Amino acid sequence: MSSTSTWKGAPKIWGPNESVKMVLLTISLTGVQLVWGIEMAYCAPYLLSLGLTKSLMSLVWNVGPISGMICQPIVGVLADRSTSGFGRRRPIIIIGSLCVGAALLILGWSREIVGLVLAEGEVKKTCTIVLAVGMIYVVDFAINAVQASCRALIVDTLPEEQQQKGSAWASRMIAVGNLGGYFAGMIDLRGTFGDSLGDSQFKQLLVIATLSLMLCVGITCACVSERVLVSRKDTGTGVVHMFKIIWSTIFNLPPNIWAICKVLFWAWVGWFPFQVYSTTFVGEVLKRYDTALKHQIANSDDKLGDIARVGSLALVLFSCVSLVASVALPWVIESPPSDELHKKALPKKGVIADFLRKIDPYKPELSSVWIWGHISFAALMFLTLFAASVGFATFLVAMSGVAWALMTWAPFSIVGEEIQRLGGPGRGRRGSNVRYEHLPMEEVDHSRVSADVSRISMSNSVPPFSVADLEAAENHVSSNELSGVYLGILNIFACLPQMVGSFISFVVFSILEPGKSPEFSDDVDVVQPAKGVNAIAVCLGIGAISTLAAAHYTIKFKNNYQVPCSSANIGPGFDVLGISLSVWLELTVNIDRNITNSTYPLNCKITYEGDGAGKVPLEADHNLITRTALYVLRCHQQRAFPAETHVHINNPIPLGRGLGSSGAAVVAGVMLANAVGELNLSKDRMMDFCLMIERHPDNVMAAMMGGFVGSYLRELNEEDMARKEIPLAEVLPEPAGGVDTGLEPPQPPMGIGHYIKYGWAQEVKAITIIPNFEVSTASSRAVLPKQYTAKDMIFNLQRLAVLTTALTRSPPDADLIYEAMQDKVHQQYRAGLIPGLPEVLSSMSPKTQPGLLGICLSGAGPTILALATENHDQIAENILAVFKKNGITCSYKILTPAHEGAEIIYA
Ligand SMILES: Nc1ncnc2c1ncn2[C@@H]1O[C@H](COP(=O)(O)OP(=O)(O)OP(=O)(O)O)[C@@H](O)[C@H]1O
Ligand SMILES: N[C@@H](CCO)C(=O)O
Repeated sequence: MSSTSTWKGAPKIWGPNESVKMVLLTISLTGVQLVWGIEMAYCAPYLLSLGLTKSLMSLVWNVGPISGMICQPIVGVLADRSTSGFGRRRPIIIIGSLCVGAALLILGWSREIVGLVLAEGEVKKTCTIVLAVGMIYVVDFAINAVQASCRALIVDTLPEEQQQKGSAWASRMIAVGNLGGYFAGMIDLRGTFGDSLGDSQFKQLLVIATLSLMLCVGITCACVSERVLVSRKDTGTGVVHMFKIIWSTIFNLPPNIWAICKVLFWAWVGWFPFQVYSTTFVGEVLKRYDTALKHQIANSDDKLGDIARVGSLALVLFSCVSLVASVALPWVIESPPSDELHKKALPKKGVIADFLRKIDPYKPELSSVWIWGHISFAALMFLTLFAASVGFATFLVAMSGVAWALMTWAPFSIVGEEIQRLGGPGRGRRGSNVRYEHLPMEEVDHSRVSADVSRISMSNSVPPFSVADLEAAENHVSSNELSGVYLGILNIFACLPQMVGSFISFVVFSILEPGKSPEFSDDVDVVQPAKGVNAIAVCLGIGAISTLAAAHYTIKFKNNYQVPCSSANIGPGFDVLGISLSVWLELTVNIDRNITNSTYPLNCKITYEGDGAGKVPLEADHNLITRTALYVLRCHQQRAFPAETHVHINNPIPLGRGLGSSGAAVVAGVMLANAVGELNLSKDRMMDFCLMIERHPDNVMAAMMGGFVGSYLRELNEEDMARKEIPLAEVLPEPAGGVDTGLEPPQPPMGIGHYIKYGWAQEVKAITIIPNFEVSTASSRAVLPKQYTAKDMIFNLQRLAVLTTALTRSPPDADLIYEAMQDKVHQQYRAGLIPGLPEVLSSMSPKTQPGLLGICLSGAGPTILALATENHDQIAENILAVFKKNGITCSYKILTPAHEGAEIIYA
């Protein structure tokens, strides 16, 4: 069994610019949605016309969710493991679409096909029904396979920072498909095409659905090329093995994907009644309460048709609203910090451009807006209980389109990003999978320069990864192999609740309207007022409660923050260079607003696990994280935490070892204040607060922004430097004035720190050798000289200039990097604090240690940072041996860059 999977090529999308590429990548979902829409809207009446009973119809209704639950994970696993030369997704998309097309045509012509072999009579009728139902099963299974693969293709093709945008485009394309389906149904097709596409409206609709699907998936498959899996890690075969994979993946889901599954489950229990009954609901309101319209319809020859049309209009409006929302929302929602292409795509001039620029600092994150999506949908569904006119009922249905746009966007975006992160090389729980190539730097977008000069260099610093355009972004390749099965499992959590929803509806209807079949009600006695409670509105209302549960779980996962550890200096870059690495400090924050009189000082309860447990203070005015948060809150006229705030800290970063534990704590503190104080600060502004506390920017900048970062710092004025509330220390000393410390602290100037993100050659990993003793940054800085010779400064500057680019080059030049990582500014002076340091540094070189690129003291020490492309364990063991000779025991970790920096996580 091979130990790793191997791949050939890189994903590519044809197209002149980013928007065209996104359309080409996601248009397949328009075709898929059109088929779903036409099937859902028109198959039921068709089957009833063939003579299928209403009770048997329920079996047909359930096939959609059942096939989704079964088919999508299986297709996901099969495709994930496929070594086809055409890629993992496209062969299934094409074969699946051909099956859908064939089944749709057989469905439409089932009477004629059966008629070829059977004469008129009961047997023919039964066989026709069996064939038609059978074809609906085929369509459902095959379209699920196509849908799953189209979704996975988006996840596989786009880098992490483009997932939000890709999913937004997918949401737009789905909305277009929805509208296309409704409009196709409204046009008199026979009047337009004659009988050339079939002798009934239904047949012609099926032909249109088939052709549209073929066209849409054809475009995507032709314009997107996938990278090819050559050989895979897991070589097991067979059906049992496949189910084992699904089973074990379900029970070992990454926490963030599991969190989304929970949200989806509750959200879909709420959306199911809407999907099935929204048109009927509008008709029901008409029959019950809308006297004026009811009397108009009473004189019509086609009462049932008129009621259906009123319901359909509501759904068309719903689709229009969802399309508008899916186009507009991405502009007013914060894009991932690393998605610099988004900034490039903003309009340059005009009212919209001005508006977007103004709201830029206040843009909410997608997950926050999704919470409001759940809540607004719940509110609309509760209001259905009070709907007494068709106009109001239509308004409620139509406005749900905004929440629907978020439902078809947010979960896929969040999961797509997570899958991409998980796929990073050598990753454990978290990480990006971006392959860093040396890419040309992007031009500064002067149109986005803010009025405040100090911010200019901040916002215009070279974008993360120097992504020049989407072609370059396409070089960021996921090495994750499980995207298909993850998305399949996600779909289980969208389908399972549909059955729960269907059962709830069954119970409600059995109690409130026994004996009726609401979805196919042919009670056209519209003049007779309907009695009793509106059962459909009750189902929608129950769904609303479930949607609130979805909001609760979305809020919950928004309350977790993670900040990576970092290694500063990287040899010659003293106080300048930093790289964030894959060990994360995590905060879980909960505010219990029921408690108004908290017994905890400053309303904050702190619990702690991990490195430093038992040692780190748990009082809000002593703990570095909460003291930092208090400083930020007090700058915003908030004296304490909201009552009562519970902050749980999980810190795996070793304290005082040179891995930026204090930098991570400061960043986490500022993020904490931003969240609990609802301050809406951008990352750039949060950085200003961090730099008021930790005055060397290398650790905090890397921890906040992620990746390999170079930074410089604007000097504070004399007055601010002297302020007691901001100790400007390496680590905050004991509070100067107890709980009142910093009651009116100085506001940080705008844009104190300026940074640039460099590339990082994909094959370079960081070996961190961590001695079992602490060296505080303060004491490690105390041994440094106050002045340096020009010779030593020039020595470092020369190497610094070479190192930042040398580390982006692939394959890395070990000789160049080794020499470029030498230093004369801090390491030699710190030798007295770290026994064995000179020997460790001088005994390791690429010549003696194959794979080693360079070695240095990490931050203020005592950890050693060794960069290497291979033999990581061996190099670590050799360094451990040198330390052991000097009486020091150490542990070691092999880490990779944490490119995203500080972020909210879903747990
Ligand atoms: N998660 C945390 N919660 C509370 N306090 C912390 C936390 N992490 C770090 N600290 C504080 O920061 C101190 C360590 O900071 P110090 O700057 O000396 O080392 P470091 O940040 O680990 O290393 P370096 O700055 O060299 O990378 C700890 O002793 C503790 O007081
Ligand atoms: N540049 C700082 C990093 C400390 O974390 C130093 O070396 O003192």
